[in-house]
Amino acid sequence: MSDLASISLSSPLPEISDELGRSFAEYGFAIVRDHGIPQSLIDRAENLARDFFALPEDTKRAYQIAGGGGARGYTPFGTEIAKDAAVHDLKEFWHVGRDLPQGHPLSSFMAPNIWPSEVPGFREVFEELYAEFDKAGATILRAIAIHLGLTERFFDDTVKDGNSVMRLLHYPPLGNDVPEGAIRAAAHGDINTITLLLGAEEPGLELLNRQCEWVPVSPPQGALAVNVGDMLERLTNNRLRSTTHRVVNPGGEAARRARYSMPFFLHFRPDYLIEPLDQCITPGDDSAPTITAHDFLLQRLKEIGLA
Ligand SMILES: O=C(O)CCC(=O)C(=O)O
Ligand SMILES: [Fe+2]
Repeated sequence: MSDLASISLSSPLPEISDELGRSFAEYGFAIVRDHGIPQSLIDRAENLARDFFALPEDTKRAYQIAGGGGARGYTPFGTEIAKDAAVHDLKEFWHVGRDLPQGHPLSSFMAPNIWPSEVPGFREVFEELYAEFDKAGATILRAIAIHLGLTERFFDDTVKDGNSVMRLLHYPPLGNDVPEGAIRAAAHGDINTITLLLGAEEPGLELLNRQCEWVPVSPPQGALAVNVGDMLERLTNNRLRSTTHRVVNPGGEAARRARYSMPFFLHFRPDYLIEPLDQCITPGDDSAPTITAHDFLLQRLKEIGLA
């Protein structure tokens, strides 16, 4: 059991900020309802993800970018391995990133998107969903800023043109050939600032609480599970926690179902210097050294086999 906050994002932000902050300090997670992303768009996106992953393996692999670290396009089943895990995750995924205008000073950090020509409407729908995630994320960050005693708009510039990534995940039905110890997504912390996750109604997502117990995260239909990533944890000098989480293999009937989920990994801009906030430091604290968001990301991607 947990008392994860369940928050309506249509409430005035000063009214929800401390409840959100409390949940992030205790669990690193909160449920966010009324986030403004239209349910019809979510439904269309999920259907397109299903259409894409149903394509033949060879067709999908044509969208794997060699040497691209999986930052855009397709990453096949059996590629990603969580830090310190012994076996690969049971998932395949597609990444959509930010498309910056030509000549933008941050373009060198962000490869252009690619799109599967076999799935009509894919590009339009996922561009729209990316923009909606961006908007909802900015609102959640405003609530976090209020909670931390910063100006409400503190995070606006820190994430403007950041290399946020939307991941379309497919965990296939579990066959009889699951390698010993393999689960859908092994225990990990997210690298980025905050993550907004759609599709976690299908069971399996669990967080590790302070008592080292695995607790299910079960958002109601259409709600977001939102969690703090390592970058925000570092910026807040561990006041907000980047909590270890995983996706376990369901039993019974659910084992024969695929799981589709869509996390949006909201990132700082690559040149943002992550320096622990004064508001989160008490004299005598040993806080982490400063590092740019880009260098921090590279360090972590190497650890999970993606860079
Ligand atoms: O599929 C999920 O529910 C969570 C996925 C996740 O934690 C991740 O991709 O980082
Ligand atoms: Fe995650």
